[in-house]
Amino acid sequence: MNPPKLHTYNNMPLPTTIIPPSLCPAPIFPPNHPHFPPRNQFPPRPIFHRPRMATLSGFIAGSQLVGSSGSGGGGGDNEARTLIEYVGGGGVDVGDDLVLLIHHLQYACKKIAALVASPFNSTLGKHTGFAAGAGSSAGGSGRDAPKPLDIVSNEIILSSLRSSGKVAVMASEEDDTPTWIRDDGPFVVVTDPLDGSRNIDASIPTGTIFGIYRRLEELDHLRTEEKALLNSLQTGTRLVASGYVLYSSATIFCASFGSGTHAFTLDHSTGDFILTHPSLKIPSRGQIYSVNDARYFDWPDGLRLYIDTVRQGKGRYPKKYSARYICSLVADFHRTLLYGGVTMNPRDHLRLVYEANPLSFLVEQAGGKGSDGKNRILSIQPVKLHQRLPLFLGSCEDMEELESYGDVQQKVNAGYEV
Ligand SMILES: O=P(O)(O)OC[C@H]1O[C@](O)(COP(=O)(O)O)[C@@H](O)[C@@H]1O
Repeated sequence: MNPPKLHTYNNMPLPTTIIPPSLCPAPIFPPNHPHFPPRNQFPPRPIFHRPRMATLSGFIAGSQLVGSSGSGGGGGDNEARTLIEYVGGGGVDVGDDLVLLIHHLQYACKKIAALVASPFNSTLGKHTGFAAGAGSSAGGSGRDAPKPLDIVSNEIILSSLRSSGKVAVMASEEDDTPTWIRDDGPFVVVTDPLDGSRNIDASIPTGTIFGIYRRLEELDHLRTEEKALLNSLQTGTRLVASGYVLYSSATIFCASFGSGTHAFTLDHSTGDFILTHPSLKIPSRGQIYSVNDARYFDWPDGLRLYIDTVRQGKGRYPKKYSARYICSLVADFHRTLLYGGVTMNPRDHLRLVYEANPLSFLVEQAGGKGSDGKNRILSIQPVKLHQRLPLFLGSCEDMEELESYGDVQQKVNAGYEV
């Protein structure tokens, strides 16, 4: 094993070592390394010079992942860039405040990645006293109820955002109300800390989804609860950045800062997220639809007709479509970004603030569309924190064809058991 390595930003060391999660009590993982740079004290930025092919990550990026043709290609650039280098000016310059926030967020996600892969998950509930369904009512009841891992993931993210010193308020799918963190935090973070957790016992992929807005300074005079809520209810068009982290055979941090969508793969040997999919472009048409097909008889006529048509190869694209449904939104969305097609949940199930807006921002930045079947998601004004709606995300041509069937939103929600 190589000794743990200290990564740097502007010549200041950053903590990136993954500490194995302990079980009891619920672990909080603040990036509290003694060398962590105090806020607002970055020296001037250096130009990043990366050693070419000097590390495993450089070798992999140069020889296989980056440089191939197609949406995952890097255009022949052999340089391996980490996420932090990328946002710190190597790819886009998002400003020191956001770099620091992203650093803390990626740190939290590495903790969650280690946690979901931990052999101790099955006993987490017993050791921590978390029972599925305990705590917040935000996650719903029954199969929607938060699981121990949801709650721990939520704590990990909240703790990291607090440590960043850059977040005014965090609104989480796991909490009934937003958490006000600090008055001078420049950003607002909305998050689903662990989407797809209902499948976690079967080791099916899960993911973290996040959106970042600026704090609305014009609301600073309001009461804390009021400004926390209103800051969290911003329309998706105001997103500064959004992303997801997929916990699967690879851990992938996919994000947009308003100039394209880019994916970074965790190199477990160094702890770095390495740029593997710069400027992702969703194909203008795919040949895959992704939906919970068991709901077929609860679908409206338009949606049934659309699916019946494309699966027979009788749509605008004369090939028979395939079905893929993992039942884990981040995983289904990630595949759709890479291969094209449409991923959908036509009933009022997914959340506008935590899921629909961040993913719509990403798909639009990759050249695709996000809609509720009728309206562009990013233009919908949220009126409730936990507002649910039908969600359709995908390739432009597939989305246009789907929407041409008009009647695609499922109104019947029979209270499914599984
Ligand atoms: O039961 P359905 O309608 O197929 O919904 C499955 C969807 O629900 C989710 O599990 C999210 O639900 P939660 O937000 O309640 O965790 C997604 O990951 C998945 O795409």
